[in-house]
Amino acid sequence: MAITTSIEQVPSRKISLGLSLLRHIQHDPLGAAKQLQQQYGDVAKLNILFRRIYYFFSPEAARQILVDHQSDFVRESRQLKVFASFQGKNVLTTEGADWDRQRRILTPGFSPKRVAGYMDLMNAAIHDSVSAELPVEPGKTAVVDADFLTTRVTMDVILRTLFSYATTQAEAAKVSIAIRALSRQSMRELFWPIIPPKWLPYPGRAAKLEQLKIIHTLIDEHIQARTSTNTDSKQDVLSMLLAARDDQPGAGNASLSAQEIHDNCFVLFAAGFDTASSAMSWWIGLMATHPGIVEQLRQEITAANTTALESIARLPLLNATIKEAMRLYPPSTALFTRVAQKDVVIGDTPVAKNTLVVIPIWNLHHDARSFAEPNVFRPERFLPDAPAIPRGAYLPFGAGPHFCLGQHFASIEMALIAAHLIQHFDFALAEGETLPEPVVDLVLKPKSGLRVRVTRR
Ligand code: HEM
Repeated sequence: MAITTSIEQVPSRKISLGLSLLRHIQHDPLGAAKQLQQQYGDVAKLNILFRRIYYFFSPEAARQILVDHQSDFVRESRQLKVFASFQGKNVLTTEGADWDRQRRILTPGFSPKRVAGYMDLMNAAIHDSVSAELPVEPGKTAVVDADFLTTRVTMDVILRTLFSYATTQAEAAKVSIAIRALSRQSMRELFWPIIPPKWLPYPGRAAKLEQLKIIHTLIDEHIQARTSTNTDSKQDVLSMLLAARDDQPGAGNASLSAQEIHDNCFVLFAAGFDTASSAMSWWIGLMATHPGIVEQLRQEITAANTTALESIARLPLLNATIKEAMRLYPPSTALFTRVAQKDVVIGDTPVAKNTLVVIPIWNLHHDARSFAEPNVFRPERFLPDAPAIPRGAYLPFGAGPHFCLGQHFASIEMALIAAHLIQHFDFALAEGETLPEPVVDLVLKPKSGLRVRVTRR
């Protein structure tokens, strides 16, 4: 049953269990959030299965929750437990002192300076995977699914930067299928009434164990190969993880444990490739439908007259197109929640302890109060001399202490992919295609696939 009926007929606080609403949120989070905003304005107060859930739709509120009141909110423990049952205890699945320590040790490894050191690995992966998937002879055309292409490229990038390892098409496909199947299973488990113990037979368990084995084996093999030799001269993320130390006074220069290194490799896979793949698929779709911008990008690259990756990755219009693509199609839209640790007031709304608050990134990014003509692709919004964007209105990488650890990594990676594609290919949507509707499949995906005609220049 559609949510419209249930929430229009009965004020939200009187909904008995809110099960139809829960189902709507589970199956169509974007549609549900849109409807809640239309109906309730800036704050929607819901009661689902006796749980208080507040949606905050204004940028000021998002900012207050994530930044100003950061110590009054934590990530939901149930969500962390479900993710931990897949990934172990890493920077994404822990809270408190454990998270603090891991985040502190990992952060320097993802600084802009350190990420610049991964650029050559990224670039090699981009060249190899694009050449393997797209025509290499000038004038030749291929019709490809954008998601298939970007999955291959971003999987290559993450494997190359993590382990200095050049994967094959078959392996990239196997690993990405496993990660996505695990992501979907974790989404399902989030909505189950209990977190099933390991021994209990439950729907999807056998497939989950099989897919987990694929990822664990891959990670173990690379860590073992690296640690079995005494010399590690690599410039990759694994090298960084093995060398990272806690330099906080009193921490004794401690490293991550072997298990933590494994579990953090897992999250870098899980958080790192599908998000960037989603962003680049939508970017390709937007380039295919905005040939004038493609021309401007080519002029920008030509005018820069450089092959230095660091300069290319910083080109303003190139970056603006990627930022605007992530505004229109934010990859991480679902599950952006926090739980109040104590009674707190957000704006003028009292939020009682234990309330689950939702920050609906999609709605924030499409709010006409922050972005004029919010559904129109306008990269100039993100050029250096554009008017400032309201704080809290643009959150593709989150904000506050949990903001995306891989933000610089992803930004550089996406700029290099975009520059490579723009320089070597012309894009158009495949015949009869329009830009598809987005759908949340953990990250934001094109609902009906996005087929593009790509011609080598
Ligand atoms: C376009 C690409 C990406 C997007 C849109 C994205 C988005 C996000 C968002 C919104 C969060 C915050 C979640 C929250 O506050 O609850 C996050 C966290 C995180 N991201 Fe990303 N991400 C991207 C790429 C990456 C990459 C490439 C990596 C690693 C190589 C990465 C690693 C992480 C990790 C480890 C966290 C957890 C941080 C913490 O809780 O301390 N992400 N990401």
